[in-house]
Amino acid sequence: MKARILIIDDEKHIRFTVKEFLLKDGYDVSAVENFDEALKILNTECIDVVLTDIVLEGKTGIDLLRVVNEKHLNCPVIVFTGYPNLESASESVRLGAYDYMAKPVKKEALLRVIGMALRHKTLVEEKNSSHANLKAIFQSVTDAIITVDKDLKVIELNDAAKTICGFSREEVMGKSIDSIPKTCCGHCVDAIKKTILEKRPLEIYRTECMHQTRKGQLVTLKTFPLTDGIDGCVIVVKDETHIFNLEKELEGRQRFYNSIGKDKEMQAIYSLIENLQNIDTTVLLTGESGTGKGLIAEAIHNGGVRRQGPLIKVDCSALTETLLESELFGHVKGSFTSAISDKEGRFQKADGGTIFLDEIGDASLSVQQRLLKVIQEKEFERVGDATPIKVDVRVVAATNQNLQEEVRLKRFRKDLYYRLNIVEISIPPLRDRKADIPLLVEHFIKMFRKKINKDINELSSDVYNLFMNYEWPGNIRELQNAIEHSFIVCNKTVITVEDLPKEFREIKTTRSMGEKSCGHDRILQALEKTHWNKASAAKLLGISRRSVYNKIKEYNIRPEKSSM
Ligand SMILES: Nc1ncnc2c1ncn2[C@@H]1O[C@H](COP(=O)(O)OP(=O)(O)OP(=O)(O)O)[C@@H](O)[C@H]1O
Repeated sequence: MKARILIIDDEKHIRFTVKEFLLKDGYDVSAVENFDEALKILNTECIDVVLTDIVLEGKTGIDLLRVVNEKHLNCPVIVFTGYPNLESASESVRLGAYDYMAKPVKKEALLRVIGMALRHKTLVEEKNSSHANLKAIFQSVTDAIITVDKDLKVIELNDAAKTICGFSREEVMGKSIDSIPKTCCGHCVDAIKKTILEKRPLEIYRTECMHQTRKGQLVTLKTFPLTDGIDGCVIVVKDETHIFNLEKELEGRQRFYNSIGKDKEMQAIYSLIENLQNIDTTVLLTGESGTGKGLIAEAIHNGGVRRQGPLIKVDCSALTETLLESELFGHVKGSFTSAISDKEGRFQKADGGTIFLDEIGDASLSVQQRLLKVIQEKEFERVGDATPIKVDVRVVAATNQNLQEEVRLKRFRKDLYYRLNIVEISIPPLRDRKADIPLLVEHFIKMFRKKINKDINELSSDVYNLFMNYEWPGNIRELQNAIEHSFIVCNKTVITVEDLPKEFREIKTTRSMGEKSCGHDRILQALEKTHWNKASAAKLLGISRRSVYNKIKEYNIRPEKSSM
């Protein structure tokens, strides 16, 4: 595109001559005779260079220069005059004229100056655009960036400084960073001073700001000395609070409500329970006896929207069919021999809350039918009464039986199984999460220290080894019982093997626990019996598939060694 030149001169022949040779040189030229016409063009068009005479009708070229400045037009102004003098020359220079030329202006000289003015204009545009880019980057960075000079005076800061450090541009620009009232521990100011003094970069990893309004804010500070042009320092403050919290979360929660454990599978269970927080769905808890299904049921209730309502537990294995029906749904007086008065059932008691049906696999088919009705229709009848009672209850059921197998054997209703199994939470046995043993031990030691009031602090390393090698068929309940037993027996501060229940002591004196419970021979036997099908061997041994793989590796068992 051709460069646009505006000529302002009241002498017609100069306008004509200059315009002609500029047109010939390839410029796009407008030539006007006074200030007002020039202003009109500057207001409406993009002009690249202005050539103006000083003396204009009623105004001057200097006035035009002022307008260009006021409007922040990036357009170099070349002033020429037939009456050159010091006053107009110095005023032109002061106002930023690109050049000041005396008439008569030589063609070559003018073309050279215009060429230089255009290059200057391009450079200014490039500088402005990279400055705008840098400013946009500076402001968009989410780390606080603050620049100070060697006297600690703030010379630049971005918007993130307000979020992280709490002070705005207006409050601190031009002030010494040391004089700003402190709302934090001031580690950053110390780092800046040190950087300026020692002229070397510094990094402070994750320090707590102790900020009055940003509790727990953790930041990483990086400083760089400024030595090129301005002496001083730039500091970058990165808020790592969120990352730190996420890292901590990833490391795993060691406790979820009353359930202790940081195992990966337990973490997944905790997350699932959190996802169920606002969903009123039925949950089926599966897992061996003693794995903590009761605690998980409590966590589901306490972590959900019904936490203000009651949590009612019913052990379906503890009562006969009639008693269980009456316990769950209530009865009216005389409905069976021992029904001497009306009784409110557990479902009614659980209204607005959660009912936990433990050992659901032991409920009779008749109870199962009633359960299906209350889950589906949210109403039930008391034993001996046909009046339906409405209830709003969330059902959490648990079993250590294989319900699918029970369904296959027609001992458990398929429809009820699917109704209960909308969300299944399978709790791993303790042998598959042995890394949780130290945490659980610590928890139970604390618990029994309080309950039994003995100053016992730890387990001996022998006991630890034993616990880590044991297969824990009774899971966490067995571990809890073993520690409780030891607390009663132990009269020292450390529990040793002699304090453990008899079963453990016997194992210790014969072979190592691992060998006894699932040793080389047993694993090999199971593998041979199942033709090396690891899943079937695991089932046979009552351990997980992962444990079978671990044992094969541990005992270096190979198919060729066996009689396959
Ligand atoms: N993760 C755990 N953290 C702390 N204590 C636990 C944990 N899991 C289980 N326990 C404790 O172990 C005992 C047995 O737990 P719980 O009754 O919840 O197991 P369960 O799987 O429901 O057993 P069952 O199937 O025999 O009813 C309880 O005393 C419980 O407090």
